[in-house]
Amino acid sequence: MPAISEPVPPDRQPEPGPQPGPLPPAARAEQLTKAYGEGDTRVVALDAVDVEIGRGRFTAIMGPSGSGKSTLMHCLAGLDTVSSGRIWIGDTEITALNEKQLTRLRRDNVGFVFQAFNLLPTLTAEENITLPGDIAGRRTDGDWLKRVIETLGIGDRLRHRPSELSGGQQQRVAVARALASRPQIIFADEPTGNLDSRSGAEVLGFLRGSVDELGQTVVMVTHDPVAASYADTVLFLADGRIVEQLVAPTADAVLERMGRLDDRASGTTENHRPGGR
Ligand SMILES: Nc1ncnc2c1ncn2[C@@H]1O[C@H](COP(=O)(O)OP(=O)(O)OP(=O)(O)O)[C@@H](O)[C@H]1O
Repeated sequence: MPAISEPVPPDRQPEPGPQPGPLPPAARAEQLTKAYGEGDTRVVALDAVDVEIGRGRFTAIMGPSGSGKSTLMHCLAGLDTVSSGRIWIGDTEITALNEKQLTRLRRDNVGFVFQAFNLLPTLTAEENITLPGDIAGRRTDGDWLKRVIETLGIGDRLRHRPSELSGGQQQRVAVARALASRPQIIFADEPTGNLDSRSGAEVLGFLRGSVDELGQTVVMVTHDPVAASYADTVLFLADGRIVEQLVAPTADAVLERMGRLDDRASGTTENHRPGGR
């Protein structure tokens, strides 16, 4: 099995040819609308969003509180239903799948690191990390797993149960679990939210490395401009719409954009007023 320093797998490389085109997106949404509630309590969390998530790229999603970041991530990951619109992961339209097909697709192709992602309390850290692969009947790539565990600094915690780990250590186990199966796409919701800045930088550096060295695709929701600066592209959401994209972001550029969006969000907008649209 290949280790992290080995070549990018052929299925993640552009087709050979004189002028290879861009890779097909790892995920995309067309006219994605998600509303919660009805009548006077209806809230439009996502408003006809069109988006493409670049394959083999690190994409950050930012925006003011309530702008729809988590909803967008949950819909793209097939964890939440949509009100209208279509979503694809790779070539598969997930909005056309039944629940069983969707569960299988998520299991085999998607990695998750969510802020409140629970580890199973009766299993050790190592068992938690390898559980998704065990359930799917996949053999875990030992070299890769070792590298993941070393980089995340949890090698001496593998036999501990979650209750014996700090919040930051639990978060690192969750990151290792998402990376263990080397899925088509990883969705991370504030993956460094519970980590001190040094551990956070290590995790972000590792996510960055998995994109650069393995062609992994990572989508991350974050409130932190420094975390977003590890990404290739930052998508900015406001009022349930993507209002801006920043390529090769610096923390300062992200901070400046966020300042503008926070100013804009400080007034109530039509889309988010209960009963609006
Ligand atoms: N289950 C739900 N029921 C009703 N409204 C919801 C639900 N989930 C989200 N919303 C609403 O949808 C909108 C978008 O929420 P979402 O959590 O996606 O925003 P966010 O940008 O991730 O916010 P934050 O940064 O505060 O986590 C908000 O107005 C929120 O109140």
